[in-house]
Amino acid sequence: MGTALLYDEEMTKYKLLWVDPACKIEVPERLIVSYEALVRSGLSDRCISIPAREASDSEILLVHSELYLEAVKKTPYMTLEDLKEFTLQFGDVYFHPNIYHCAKLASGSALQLVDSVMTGKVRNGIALVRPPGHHSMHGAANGFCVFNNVAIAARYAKQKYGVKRVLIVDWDIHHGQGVQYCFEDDPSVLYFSWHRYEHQNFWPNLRESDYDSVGKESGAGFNINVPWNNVGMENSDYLSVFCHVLLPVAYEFCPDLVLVCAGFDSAIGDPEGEMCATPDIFAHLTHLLMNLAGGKLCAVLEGGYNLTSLAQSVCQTVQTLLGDPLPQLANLRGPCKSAVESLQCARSAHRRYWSFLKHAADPPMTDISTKHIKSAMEEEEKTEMAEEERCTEGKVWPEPPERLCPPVCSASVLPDDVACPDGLKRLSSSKDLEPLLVSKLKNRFRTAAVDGDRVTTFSRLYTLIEKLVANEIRNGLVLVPDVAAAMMCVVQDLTSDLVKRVLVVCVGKEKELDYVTTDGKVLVVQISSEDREEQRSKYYIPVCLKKGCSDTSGFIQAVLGLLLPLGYEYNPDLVLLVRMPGSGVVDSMWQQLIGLLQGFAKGHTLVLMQVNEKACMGSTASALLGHPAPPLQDLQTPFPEDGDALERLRERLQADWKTLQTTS
Ligand SMILES: NCCCNCCCCCC(O)(O)C(F)(F)F
Ligand SMILES: [Zn+2]
Repeated sequence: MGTALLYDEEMTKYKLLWVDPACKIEVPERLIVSYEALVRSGLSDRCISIPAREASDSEILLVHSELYLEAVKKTPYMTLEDLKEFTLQFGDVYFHPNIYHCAKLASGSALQLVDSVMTGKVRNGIALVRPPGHHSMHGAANGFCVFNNVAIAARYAKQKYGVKRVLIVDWDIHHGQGVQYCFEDDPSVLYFSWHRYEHQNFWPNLRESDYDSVGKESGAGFNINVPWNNVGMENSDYLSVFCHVLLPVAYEFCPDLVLVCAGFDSAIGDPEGEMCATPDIFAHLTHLLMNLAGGKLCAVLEGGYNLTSLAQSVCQTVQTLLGDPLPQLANLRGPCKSAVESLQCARSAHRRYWSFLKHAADPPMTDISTKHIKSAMEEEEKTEMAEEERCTEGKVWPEPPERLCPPVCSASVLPDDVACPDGLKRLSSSKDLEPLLVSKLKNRFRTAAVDGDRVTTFSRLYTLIEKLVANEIRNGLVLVPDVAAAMMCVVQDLTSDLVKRVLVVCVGKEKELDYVTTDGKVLVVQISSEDREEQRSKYYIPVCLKKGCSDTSGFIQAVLGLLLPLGYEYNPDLVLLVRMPGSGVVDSMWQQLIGLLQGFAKGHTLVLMQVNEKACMGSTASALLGHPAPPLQDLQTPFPEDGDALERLRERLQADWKTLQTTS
């Protein structure tokens, strides 16, 4: 299934008609450069174009009052003076004779996107719209927003498709207070937002944007705010909040639909956000949400005012929605102190509502809750400072790297008598070894008579890894007689030649995994029921689940809170996923794991399985081909000792691995 793209140039046909410094950044070019970048890169042709439509009155009234709608309806007939007058009753927003029409198109586009996804016409999609929506409220326009596009889409999805749980992720750099107000007492809509806050000194300067606004009444726990109290947040900070706050809750919530308030003013170069995260981060943020809700994801444009980073960020998002390989994120160095404080506060505020956050630490000693608003004078001075002054350092950043699709997505190397799963390209495993390779084997194994099995295994692996490294294939599946031996073979013999860093994810317990590198060429993360408290080295990390890999709750927690951060920090060139026989891992969890691991090494994942486990080759192939993993149904409360052990492990490791840090 494809990716929907909604865009209508009519939404570029309104602009600011008078002088207002607060609104001058919201210009039609925002939409034009975004769409043109998609056209120029060839991405728009790969999407399924869905026409915009006007939202109807009844759809708008799902969120807004009749009084407000009737008032906005009058704006097309207003004189310039009337428009100015009308605008004065709202904050940081402007009206225009054509903005009502565009606002209906923006909301209608979001609804078209929901229809396309919910009817299975497409898997996911993005709507490039203006005016944006997440600040507008029941009876008021605000912050460039007229109708709350995403809030209307959430209500619409519930009403028309009986969607039970909607996750709204708001990565715009401003707090979508309009969305928060709409759903704060509603447990069927989980709203997550991070936003520049600076202890309430940043617009919209609301006390209720802080981390302690967790929702009300039956909605308690279903509103998550992560305030950024400093500017300059980087990729590491964003990923830490996803891994340690959003994703554990999102997986426990288990949504039927994911809506994204896709604002790109959280990217580097934006005059509003003043953050330093690069456009390719949105490739990963999108990817990390794509295995929720069976892949049903609708992104709706909100903010984004640096036309260069906006266009790049939109392209990065669309490329991931299309299933292209992810860019490798370089030198992630863990969250900054302020980010750790914020995520620790958010986690502790929510630990009573979410069992996946149950073991979160207490809030930091330094009370970062809202400081007294600085004197109005001080605040005035700050905003008085010319906009240009504050961002003259003229941030520069590298063009996001090309994300080329290898000619073959998934290859397999199987015993001749095993049928190849649909979609996988079988590599001939019986090709006789080139003489060169045989001699390599001989001196490598330093035994005269190299035993057949080992040679076969080695040659199969070597063939596949060569192609992965050459980007001729994206990922691969290998069935071998002895999976432990094959893993040793890769770890000991193949690593130095072909790849610099291999992340080995070992699922299930094995006999003699006694090979551990200390030079960092291999990082082994083993998830099993094996209780190995002793820590061999920074590069061998055993995660013990009391009930073993069949405990999906414990497993997903270990993946989100430990494996993902480690993987991002280690930044491997190859991921080796080893499924030990009898691991007991649940199929949907296995597919989720394969899906999430695609975020590393440009998707170069090599799955190693034992021949006698060939029954799960089908679901493995499906995940390797990029099909969304099935949702993890009815997750039990994780075992306390597992949750505790994971926290202890993280605390012990965070000295070596900064991205594991969740406490300041
Ligand atoms: N320096 C000028 C002050 C601007 N203050 C208002 C900012 C509004 C942000 C709107 C947005 O970006 O959140 C949306 F997504 F809605 F468009
Ligand atoms: Zn914004």
